[in-house]
Parts: sequence; C-alpha cells; structure tokens
Amino acid sequence: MASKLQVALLQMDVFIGDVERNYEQAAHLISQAKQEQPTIKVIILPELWNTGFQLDQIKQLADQDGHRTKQFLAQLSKQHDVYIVGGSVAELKEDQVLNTTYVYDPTGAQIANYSKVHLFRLMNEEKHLTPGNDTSLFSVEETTAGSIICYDTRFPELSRKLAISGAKMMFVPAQWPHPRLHHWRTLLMARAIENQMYVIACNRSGVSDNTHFFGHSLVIDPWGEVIAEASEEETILYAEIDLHLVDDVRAKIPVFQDRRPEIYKIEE
Ligand SMILES: NC(=O)CCC(=O)C(=O)O
Repeated sequence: MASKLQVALLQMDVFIGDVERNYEQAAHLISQAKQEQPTIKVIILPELWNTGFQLDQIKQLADQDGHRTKQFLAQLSKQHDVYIVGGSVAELKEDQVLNTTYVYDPTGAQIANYSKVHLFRLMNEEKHLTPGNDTSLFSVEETTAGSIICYDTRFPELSRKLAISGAKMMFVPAQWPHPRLHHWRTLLMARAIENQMYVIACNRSGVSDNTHFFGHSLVIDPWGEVIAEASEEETILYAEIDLHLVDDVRAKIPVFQDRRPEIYKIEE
C-alpha cells in the first residue's frame, strides 16, 4: 500500500446556470492537472460545479439521475488513471434535486456517492433541494476515505462518524463565500485535529449574484497543519499527503482509545 498520495484540488470558478461551460472547464482543469503533475492520484472538484447555486431553475438544470456526470467522470478517471472525487452536482432524482458527490476510481468505476445531509438555509438550499440520509466511505489505494459537502463541516458528529468507521482522509467539496473565511479555515482545521485525519477541502472561486467565493482550498494534515492553501483566484492546488502520519498522530495522542461516548452521548 503506497503511503504517499499526490492530490490536486481544482479550485474552479463556476458559471451560474451555464452547465455546458462548467463541464468544459472541469474537463479542461482535469487534463491540466494531469499534464502539470503526471503523478497525481486523486483529483477533487468543488460543490455544485455543474450549475452553481441557480436554485430557482435547479430542476431544469440538474443532471437527470446523474447520467451525464457519471459518464463524464468515468471517462476522465480512466483516461487519466486517477481517482476523481467529483465535487458535487445537482442531481435530479424523480422529482427531487439532491446535491450529490460521485467518486470514481482509475478504472472508471463508480466507488461511492454521497448526497449533502445538511442543507444551508442562508443560501436557501432547503427550499429547493432534498437532503441525503446516508454517509459514505470508499477506498483510495486501500486507504479508507470519506466525503462530506461544505456546510456539513459545521456538524462535527458527521466527520466523527466517518473517522470512527475508518476514514483516514476526508474530502470536502464546497462553495463557501466571504465573509466566513475564518469559519472555513478554523472548522476544517478542527475536523482534522479532532479526527486525526487528512482534510482535503476544495472551494470554488469567483463571484455569483454578488456572493464572493474566496477559494482558499486547503489540505490539512492530521496534526492540524495546513500543508497547502490556495489564493482567491481560479487555480489548481497540489499537495502530497503521507498516510503514515495518520497512524503516527493517532499513536502519539490516542484519542480514539480515550473516547468516553457513554458520558456524552446526547439523547434528543
Ligand atoms: N454551500 C454551503 O454549504 C455554504 C456553507 C457556508 O457558507 C457556511 O458558512 O457554513
């Protein structure tokens, strides 16, 4: 099992409602990443990269059963011999729209899907989208990984569940805007420190409807150190993660052995 993994975070600008342009740009950035860093093993995209937050037209714009996105990710992951954590897309399922991540492996096979569990009222998600009800784990080069989406980061129980279920790295596609850069950095660092795992968080850049998305995609190690951080612009952020560090940190401070869930289990 390789302990080192090269990752690329595609911090793309998302053109609200312009689905064609967004697929083109995603394909372009995936090829660019592989060209610039041929050893890349994992690529991650941001949240709702197909449509942006064009929620008033989301039913017309969403990808029916994810067909187009699944074909797109299957083809590109195989062509470039990479895992792709496909950010998230608006997925039309029967009459409902979900905010869904698909994960593909280098053979072009789908290995996970996850729909955002916590909908973000400040951006009216709950009026237009349906929440998911499950968590999701998958394997990257024999290491267990999990993924959540953006606002889910504010709910530490979700990341904790992934860590307890074996995740050593967690992917976080996002569309997180100003003025909450401090929340973004602090919450992601906390999730990495408390769960002693890598956090690989890909935000979008650009402006939609007067909302300024600040980028600052992050790769944080299990000790809570930021090992890579992007600027505000559209860019590709590269990092190398060393999975041995997860075991080292967990051995040094054995948080998972020391937990006392019977004391703080919350009955609601
Ligand atoms: N797209 C989102 O879930 C945004 C979450 C966010 O901005 C926050 O402050 O939380």
